[in-house]
Parts: sequence; structure tokens; C-alpha cells
Amino acid sequence: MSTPPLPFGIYQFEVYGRGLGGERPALPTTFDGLQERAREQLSDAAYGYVAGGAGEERTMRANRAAFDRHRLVPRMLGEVGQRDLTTTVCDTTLNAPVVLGPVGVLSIVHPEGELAVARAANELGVASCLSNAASTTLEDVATATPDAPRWFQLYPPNDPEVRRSLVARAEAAGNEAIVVTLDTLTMPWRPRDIAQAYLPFLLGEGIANYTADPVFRSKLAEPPEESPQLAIQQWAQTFPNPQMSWDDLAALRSETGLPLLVKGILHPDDARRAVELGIDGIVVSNHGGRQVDGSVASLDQLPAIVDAVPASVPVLLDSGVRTGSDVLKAIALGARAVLIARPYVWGLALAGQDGVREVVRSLLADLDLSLAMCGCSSLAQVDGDLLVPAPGA
Ligand SMILES: Cc1cc2nc3c(=O)[nH]c(=O)nc-3n(C[C@H](O)[C@H](O)[C@H](O)COP(=O)(O)O)c2cc1C
Ligand SMILES: O=C(O)C(=O)c1ccccc1
Repeated sequence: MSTPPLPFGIYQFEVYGRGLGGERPALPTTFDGLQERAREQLSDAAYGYVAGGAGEERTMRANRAAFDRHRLVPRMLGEVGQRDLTTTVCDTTLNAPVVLGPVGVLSIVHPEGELAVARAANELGVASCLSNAASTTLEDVATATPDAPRWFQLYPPNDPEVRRSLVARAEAAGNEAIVVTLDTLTMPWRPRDIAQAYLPFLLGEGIANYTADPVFRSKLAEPPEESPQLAIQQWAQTFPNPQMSWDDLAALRSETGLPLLVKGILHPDDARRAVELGIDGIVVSNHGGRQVDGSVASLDQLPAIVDAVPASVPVLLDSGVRTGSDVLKAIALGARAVLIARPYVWGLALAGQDGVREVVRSLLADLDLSLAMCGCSSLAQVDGDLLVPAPGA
């Protein structure tokens, strides 16, 4: 008989056990604490790039406020000694409803960047989604993630040949899904980066998937190794795609047999239209408040989008998820899973692979314990009945 896997919540006893020997966790144990420590350690430019958002950062605050407008109502005696946090998204079985979301240019916060994230995800068996704007090639990241689900995120470049080549490579590397992000077809107005006059790509960070791409390379007069500046220029011309249309999305749909999710959806009509095109999953997201200042909180749009698509289409959510109770609230409002970004990026900045692992284990432990104390032993039991509006909300 196989023994059931240890619950994620057991992590707290590991911490308390080490405390008996005088050891304390290496990292701060709250999001604000992590961010504050990272600020002390990183350059102003790198810190601002990760921490910042669009405009006055109202949408970043709106994301947090949206979680605060819902309150959980714990239920007693649910017989919750054995918990199951698994869920399924498209064809991928996840051991927990938390995915490490796509974050580009991680070399600006840690030399091991995306590789450290991939290794931490692999250790935990947690799903991760690699950004196409990574500092490491998708092939190297695939090698670092043999035992955990892995997705690839695409910003469709304005050159369809390069797009097809990236998709073919993502398939060949064994990714289980492609996530196409639609909310970043052009760089947004981000005052912190403008103040630093800092765009990491122009320094050649985060373009490894392009400089390694045979089609992209074939269009260069000289190889990137000999003329990095030329490659950067070509990337800067290939990346913006504000002309992208629904027909282009349909073309992408026809170019891959992998499950295709769209990320950045905030309106139910956009979700419906994507599903009509054969899209397999929706990520409700405002990009962590980094794109349109004053735009709606993603959590506030979640219920309408869940209602708009067939139950067979998984709806995921990101932007502002910080704690286990945030994950529960998103699931109670209809999300199949959530993505996180800045929390694990701060873990990476502070302690590389170990830091990512510690941040993600802590979140999963918090989720597992909160689930139990809400009287649920599986995610299927989490629904709207678990929530009430906060007073005044
Ligand atoms: C530094 C940084 C880089 C990002 N790069 C990408 C990217 O390359 N592709 C993408 O789809 N989303 C990207 N995102 C957005 C995240 O995937 C995610 O939607 C958002 O950050 C979630 O909000 P959170 O940071 O509040 O958890 C990035 C976010 C950050 C903070
Ligand atoms: O910085 C970002 O949020 C982002 O998504 C991005 C945009 C262009 C290239 C890489 C990442």
C-alpha cells in the first residue's frame, strides 16, 4: 500500500523543529517583508522593474483591495485529516492549485534566473510557466524541470515565422501547454522604469529564446555572438505587436496541438470569443497591475468570466495573490488555479532556488492549513458558500 503524500502544511513543523536547534527561517515570512528585504539587496532599477506597475499603481492596490472585500467563513468538523490539493487544468494534473507564473528577465534579480525557478518548481512538483522573454532558453529550462508540469508563455512576435518557430520549439521541449499573453502587445507606461530610463531588454537581458532561435537568427546579418547590438535591435522590432488580431489568434490556435490558454482576459466577451476560437483555458489577469493603470481588479472580473465560458474551460486567475486565503478566495469565486509572480521573484532575489522553494512551500502550507480550517479536504468542496462580503463592501 502506498503512503499518501505528506500534507503541505507539515512545513510548519519542519520550521518549528529547526527552531528547537535555534534556527530561524532564512527569509521574511510575509510578502511585505520579502519585498522590503529585496529592495535593500537589489539595484534601484531591478527592484523598480519588478515591484512597479503602470501609472500611479492604482490597479496594483485595487488587486489587493479586491481580495479584502471577501471574507472566508470557516466551517467546523469537516474531517479534514487528509487533504487533497490536486486540480486539473487542460490536460495537466497539478499537485496544488498554484502555478509559478511567467516572469521575464529574471537574470536582473539573480544570476541563475529562470533556471533556479525551474529547479525549485521541480523539487516541489509544482507547475511553472516559462516566459518567452526569459534570460534562459526554453530548452535549458525543460532540462531543469523533468518531474513537474511545465508550460510556455508566448508574446506573439509580429513575425509569424518566428512565432511558429517558438511554438515548435516549445512543443519539442515537452511543454504541456502554451499560454499566450494578450495584454502586453506593447510596452506600457511605467513611471518607475521611465524614471530610471531602464528597459532590461535593451541591455540584452531576456532575449535568450530569440538569440537561440534558428529562424530569428537566419534573419540577422551577423550572429548574435558577434553582434549583440544587432540582435537586440531586431528583437525590439519583432516584439511589439499592437496590430495583432483575433484572426492571428486563430492562426496560432491552428499552429499547435497543445492546449492553448489566453492570459490577460478581463472582459467576459473576450473570454467567449477566445473559447469560440478553440482556446482551451483563460487566465483572468491584469498583469499584476503593470499594464493599464486604473484597470479593474482581476478578482472582481473572475465570477463574470467563469459564468461566460462553458464549465469545461478552466479559468485561472492572477494579480495580487499573496496568501493561502487569497488562493481559497479565488477558488471559491470559480478559479481552477492561480498564478503567482512577485512573491517567488522576491524569494529568487534573496536566496536563488532555495528562496523560491521557501516562498512557495510557505504559501502551499498556508493554503493547506487554511483549507483544513475552512472545513474542506479537497478543492472540490471550496465554493461561494465559503465567502461573505466584508462589512461595507
Ligand atoms: C518582473 C515581471 C515580469 C513579468 N513578465 C511577464 C512575462 O514575460 N509574460 C507574462 O505573461 N507575464 C509577465 N508578468 C506578469 C505575471 O505573469 C503575472 O501576470 C503578474 O505579475 C501576477 O501578479 P503578481 O505579481 O501580483 O502575483 C511579469 C510580472 C513581473 C512582476
Ligand atoms: O515586464 C513585464 O511585465 C512583461 O511582461 C514583459 C514585457 C516584455 C518583455 C518581457 C516581459
